[in-house]
Amino acid sequence: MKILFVNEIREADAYTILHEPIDSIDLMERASSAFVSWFKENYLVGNYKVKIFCGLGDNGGDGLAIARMLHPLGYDLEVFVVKFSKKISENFDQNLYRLEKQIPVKIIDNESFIVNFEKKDVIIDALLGSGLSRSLEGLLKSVVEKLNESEVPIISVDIPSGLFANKSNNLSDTIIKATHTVSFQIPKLAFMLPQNAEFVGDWHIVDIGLNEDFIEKVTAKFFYSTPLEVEKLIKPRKKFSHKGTFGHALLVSGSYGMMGAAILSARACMRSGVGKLTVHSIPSGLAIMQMLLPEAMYWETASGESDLFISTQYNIENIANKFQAVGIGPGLGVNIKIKESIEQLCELCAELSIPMVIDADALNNLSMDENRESLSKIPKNSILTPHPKEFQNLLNKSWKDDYEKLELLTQFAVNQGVIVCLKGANTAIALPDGTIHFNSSGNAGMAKAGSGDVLTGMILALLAQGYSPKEAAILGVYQHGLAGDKAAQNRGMNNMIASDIIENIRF
Ligand SMILES: NC(=O)C1=CN([C@@H]2O[C@H](COP(=O)(O)OP(=O)(O)OC[C@H]3O[C@@H](n4cnc5c(N)ncnc54)[C@H](O)[C@@H]3O)[C@@H](O)[C@H]2O)[C@@H](O)CC1
Ligand SMILES: [K+]
Repeated sequence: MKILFVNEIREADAYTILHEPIDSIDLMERASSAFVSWFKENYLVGNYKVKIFCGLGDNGGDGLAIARMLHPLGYDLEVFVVKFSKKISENFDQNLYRLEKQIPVKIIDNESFIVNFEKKDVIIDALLGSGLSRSLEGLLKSVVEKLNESEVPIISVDIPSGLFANKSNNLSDTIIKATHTVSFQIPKLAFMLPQNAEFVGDWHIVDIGLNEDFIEKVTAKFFYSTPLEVEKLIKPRKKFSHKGTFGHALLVSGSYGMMGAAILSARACMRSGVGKLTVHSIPSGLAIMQMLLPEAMYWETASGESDLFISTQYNIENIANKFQAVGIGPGLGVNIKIKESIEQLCELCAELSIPMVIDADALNNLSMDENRESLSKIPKNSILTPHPKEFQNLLNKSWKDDYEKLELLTQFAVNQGVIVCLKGANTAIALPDGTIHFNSSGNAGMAKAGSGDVLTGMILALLAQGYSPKEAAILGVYQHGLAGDKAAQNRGMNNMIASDIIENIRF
């Protein structure tokens, strides 16, 4: 699903009005009715008193139309119009006329207004939508502050009032803190970013029938991977297949005291459809791996290297025609000799065109040099799976906000020619073509040690089965999140551990 910028959404709106054709006021009617469908399912009539706060533009117009539609359903309603300017939109004006025939509207035109909130209240925020042009001040700011202090649920229409849809707010800005945001057809970039989580709350998309041909033609930079889109990527297992059909994966992982990372990664790999898996790790890890995961084969690093992961055993003979994909990183440790092993494997994979997924300590090792020259060893189209701190390490710099983070992410993926899955809520998958795909699954219960190792194993399995790096990244990240969601359902977010994610992998 495409994430469009405000000007593109406006164009989609205008195109729909012209080509469907439909009057602007009727499109607003459709949007408001879509909101009402969501609202009446989630806030049942009789249980709530609804207070609707409307601005003077089309977002306010939506609020008035919503009030008119909720009234005959039996909702206990109060409608407030905040007169923060002399300018009103035509659609607002018409909807005010239509509503006032049914119920009276209260005007708020100065900052000394008082609204008393009760436990049963729910607020609908229709003050400002995508038309926001500057930070809130004066009357609007004071209304939003009072709504945020009310301690009752706030449902924002299209976007929380005061939040920019596709650029950063100032830290000091006053913005509605919504419980839910019900947005029209196209998700906004702001919803994807951690810095806006406290304003957006849970967000939902409702369809308002904007012209699909127009949306299809827009060249988007940002995408939101919906379950339906991602599930289409799954390749069915053919009847006459054998383990060779599904590839042989090599996982380079683990060190003394960190064999758990290798086990989690290996088990997740085997649970994600791979034909065969070889784990390459330290001699003292052999017994552990063979006992805990008998399905995997083990390739020891040369003995005498003590407990550090150091391998100088990579050559064409033992890699070419043997492995269809290589995963490297979880639990390796950081050390100049480990770095050299990683570089050697990277160079060999680049030469043999073997797809790679590179994670955790492999990334830390490759970030070791002051000038980051090891990064040039990473084969093109490799998948890198850093968490934010590891990504800062790769860049050797930080970012001032999430928008700058996205810019740096795109630049890195394009310049290095790699795929970067920047982990977090709505993991951002940056492709070498300059696009970013946000993931739609997952939960905060996954923010625990071992979750990342599981992801590496899953992506490795997909690469070995012949999924393209783009497919493996998008599908792997999604299925990882989905398994995490199922684990959270079964065990609870606080209580689930990375092994529970593995137990819930199913696709
Ligand atoms: N584009 C679409 O697809 C549709 C949009 N609709 C609604 O229309 C909204 C956009 O409406 P508008 O473009 O009228 O914009 P808004 O209703 O968001 O804002 C109204 C006007 O307020 C002024 N304003 C902006 N920031 C301000 C500030 N900080 N202080 C004071 N005044 C400020 C601007 O002049 C702006 O045009 C959407 O969010 C959505 O709710 C829906 O009705 C139907 C479909
Ligand atoms: K709003």
